[in-house]
Amino acid sequence: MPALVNSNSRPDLVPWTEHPATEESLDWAPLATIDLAKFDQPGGKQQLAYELKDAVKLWGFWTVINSGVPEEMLKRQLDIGNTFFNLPLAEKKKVACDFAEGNYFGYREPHRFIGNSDVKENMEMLNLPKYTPEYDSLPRHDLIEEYKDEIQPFHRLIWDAVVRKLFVLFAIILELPEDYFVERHHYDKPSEDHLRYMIYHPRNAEDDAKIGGQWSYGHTDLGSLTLLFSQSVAALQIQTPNNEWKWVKHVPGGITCNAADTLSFLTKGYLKSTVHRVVRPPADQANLERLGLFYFVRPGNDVPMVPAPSPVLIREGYLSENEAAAEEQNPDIVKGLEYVRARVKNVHTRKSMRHAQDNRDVGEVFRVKNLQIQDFYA
Ligand SMILES: O=C(O)CCC(=O)C(=O)O
Ligand SMILES: [Fe+2]
Repeated sequence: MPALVNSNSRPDLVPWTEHPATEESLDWAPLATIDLAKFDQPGGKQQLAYELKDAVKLWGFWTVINSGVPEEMLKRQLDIGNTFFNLPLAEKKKVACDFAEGNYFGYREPHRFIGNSDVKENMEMLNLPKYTPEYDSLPRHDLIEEYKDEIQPFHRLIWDAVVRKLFVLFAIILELPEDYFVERHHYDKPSEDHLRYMIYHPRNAEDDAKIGGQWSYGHTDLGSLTLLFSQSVAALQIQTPNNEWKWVKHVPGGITCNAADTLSFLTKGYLKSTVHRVVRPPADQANLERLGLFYFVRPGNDVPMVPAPSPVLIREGYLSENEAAAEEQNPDIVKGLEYVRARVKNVHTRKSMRHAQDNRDVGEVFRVKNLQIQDFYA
């Protein structure tokens, strides 16, 4: 549907309509619910940290409710995302991810084949950097500029209302100063954080069968924290502590959150970066467009990937006192930007998208200096 021009001379939005939730009863993951309305109440942070502890240690995924992000703002963001994906391809490609540099800002076109099949990726995305002076001069699409007055405050609000609070809770859990993780991920400091609009286009059953119904292979997220504004089309699955796949259930108005790799590095694996994947939705949703809105938190560009000196990590045997000091001294320590760029480059400069049925790379370990990680699961 073409976008119309209104009196402000910016295009009208192509409204996004939320689909009904699936009627199927799937094997849902029992995720903890973190009610952020309690955060500023007396004793609230401590209570929430207590409730979050097992979730981040064992499951790596949880759901935030009462985030303080107004519903109307959220709806507008989905409309902006929908409008963007309706633009002609040439327009979308005007600001594209520069994967040769490991740079994830911009538009990613779904042009790769999956494994050695003749089936193409079905997902497009647009990643928008923070609205801070370091990123002022980066190119942005006309549509994004035209709706800057709505995107900019939303971008910032997610960090202030949700990201900051979760980092405080992690610090309380690990008995660190409350600003320990906040400082290392601050909105006002340079980092590869981005707001993402992402759409999966339905695929016919025959093509999906060729790739085992797997829309994205098992992976852990490479940054520190991922926020996914809960969406009604079921497709996301996580690997449970018993290595079973379970579906993530839609929580209207909620945010599905997960800890990711760099946060796991900073805590020696205490905060769990859980493997997850995206699969063909259940039959009653298999023909629907699946539009998602995310915020990906990356570590600050200059943050060294060394474990936090947490008494909990030492007490529970994740870290020895000597080890913490030794890593600080290591001249080869990777910093946030270097790590993130190397990971993005490794994943996205491959000719075809990796896939479980194309077994070659499963279990492959990716290394950057002192860090190593498995970045592809079946
Ligand atoms: O689409 C989803 O639900 C999850 C996507 C995802 O895992 C990712 O982009 O890293
Ligand atoms: Fe992911």
